[in-house]
Amino acid sequence: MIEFIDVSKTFILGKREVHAVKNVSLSINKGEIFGIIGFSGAGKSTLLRLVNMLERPTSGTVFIQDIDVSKLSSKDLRTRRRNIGMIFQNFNLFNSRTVAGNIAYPLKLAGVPKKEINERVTELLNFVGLADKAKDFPDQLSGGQKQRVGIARALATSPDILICDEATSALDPETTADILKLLKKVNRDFGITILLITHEMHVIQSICDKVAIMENGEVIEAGSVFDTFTAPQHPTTQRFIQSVQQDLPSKTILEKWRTRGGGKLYRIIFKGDVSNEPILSTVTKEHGVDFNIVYGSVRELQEKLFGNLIISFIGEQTAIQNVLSTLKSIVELEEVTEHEC
Ligand SMILES: Nc1ncnc2c1ncn2[C@@H]1O[C@H](COP(=O)(O)OP(=O)(O)OP(=O)(O)O)[C@@H](O)[C@H]1O
Repeated sequence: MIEFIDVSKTFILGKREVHAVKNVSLSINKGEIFGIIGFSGAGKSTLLRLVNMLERPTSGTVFIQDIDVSKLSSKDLRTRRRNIGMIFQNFNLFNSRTVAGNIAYPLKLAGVPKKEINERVTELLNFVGLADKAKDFPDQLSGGQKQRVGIARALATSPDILICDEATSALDPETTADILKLLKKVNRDFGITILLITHEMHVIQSICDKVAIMENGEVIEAGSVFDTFTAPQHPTTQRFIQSVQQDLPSKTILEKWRTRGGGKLYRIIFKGDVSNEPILSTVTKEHGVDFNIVYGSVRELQEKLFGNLIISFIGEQTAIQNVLSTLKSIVELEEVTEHEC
């Protein structure tokens, strides 16, 4: 659907070169919700501007639905852009137009007959849950309602791709959750491919299928949200993941457990179906070992379970070693090292 092949974008500022995007290769498949995350200045917005064709790459190629967009004429670019809806952090609504007027605007630009526009606007107002707000002006709406109008307007021309530029960053957590649910519905009901940029990992965790992490213009890690969350490779990815899942208790608690038990602590990671089974109790019982769960969580990611438990084992050393080697053959297990505390 969208493919970046070795794409770079360099801006020239006087004598200085700014390498906003560096050698990015990424494939975004039809129907996916793909998130791009990175700190400020990482190159996310530039990458989006390459997709909606507001920037051309300095080198490399951007394909959208198998078309090399750098080769399009200005007229073709305008037509292709209608196929891409966009929503923004600050909503970008026309304050002088009503809610219905905002949603109708792209259809008017496209020369759609008035009757069809009215039907489509009514349909979209119902879809985003704002049927009673058609005649209101944006100033009379809450942030969440404004973003619903933004979504309805972006969907007006029935695009195949929806780009979300920090679409929930200005909203409170509850409204963010509602808007993310609505985006998921847009994706599911209409099969629209969603490309979103954010600096918040919980947004990625909530709705994305795939994620790319950007730093200094480069994609430093990319893959399924499940794989990235359960086995982050790059230190920056690990920092983002830690912002949403605290997988270790405080140092004070860990130290207490260490000294109390006089022993070692282990982290066990369960992935997928394995989390449904009583592995821990079965294996420890078999070897006459007891255990304490010091800390832990089991969460759902992309309809799969992911468990992360910190355990201390109590029993004979040889029995504990047997438990550890049996568990290692079934789940991921590692010692929680001193420096983590
Ligand atoms: N038009 C431009 N001219 C010059 N430099 C630019 C331009 N657009 C972006 N940059 C620079 O490119 C780099 C990447 O910027 P970009 O806006 O893509 O990052 P970002 O990850 O979206 O950041 P933020 O989250 O703060 O919006 C930055 O150093 C920025 O200053």
